[in-house]
Amino acid sequence: MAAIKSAASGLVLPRPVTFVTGNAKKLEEVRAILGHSIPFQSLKLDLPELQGEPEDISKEKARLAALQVKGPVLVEDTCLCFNALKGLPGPYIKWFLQKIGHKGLNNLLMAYDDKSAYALCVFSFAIGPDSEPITFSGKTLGKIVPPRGPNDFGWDPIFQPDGYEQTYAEMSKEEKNKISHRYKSLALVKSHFAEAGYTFQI
Ligand SMILES: Nc1ncnc2c1ncn2[C@H]1C[C@H](O)[C@@H](COP(=O)(O)OP(=O)(O)OP(=O)(O)O)O1
Ligand SMILES: [Mg+2]
Repeated sequence: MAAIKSAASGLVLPRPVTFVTGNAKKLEEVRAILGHSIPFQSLKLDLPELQGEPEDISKEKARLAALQVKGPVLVEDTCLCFNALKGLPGPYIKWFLQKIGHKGLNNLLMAYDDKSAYALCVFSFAIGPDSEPITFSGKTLGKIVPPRGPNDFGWDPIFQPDGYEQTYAEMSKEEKNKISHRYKSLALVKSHFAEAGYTFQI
């Protein structure tokens, strides 16, 4: 579906942006952070993921999503990077977490004094299947600690952001959503939408 140029400023998109993810918790955070700033709907789909650099993985997800949706899409890929391991597990954190859990992730760092890590979130937006996706990255620095707090979202219990005594899991959702890697990257998405002046035919 082709996007047309509006008389005002930006592109007119034929419908709301579809946020594609297989992860209900991610969707919950995106909803809480975006509010009504960008008209969007969601589609539950676990897209295949390329191996490689976080930005390329996220862009490729957006291309695949746009082909399926045939319209504007937003996707996100999250990495948890350990500095002692030169950024690994990074984009493979999902599989590491599934196989070795919080304890195993802590054990990976046992041989190192450096427990520092960063959470990286890369959103990609594509207007449609024929357009090049644009990426927006947000990073939150912190360290890996033995798990503390409720175990309801991924690696939240083992990530303690710098400047805080609490892990992501121990923080209230409101507080986490004010400082998280996802909040930072979505702030860039929001400013892109504001600058581009997209309007939606809804
Ligand atoms: N804010 C967060 N806090 C804790 N864990 C998280 C957070 N965001 C993502 N995770 C977890 C979920 C996954 O295990 C992993 C990220 O992998 P990723 O491929 O981005 O997500 P996913 O496969 O669950 O959803 P998607 O369908 O959007 O790819 O990190
Ligand atoms: Mg995934």
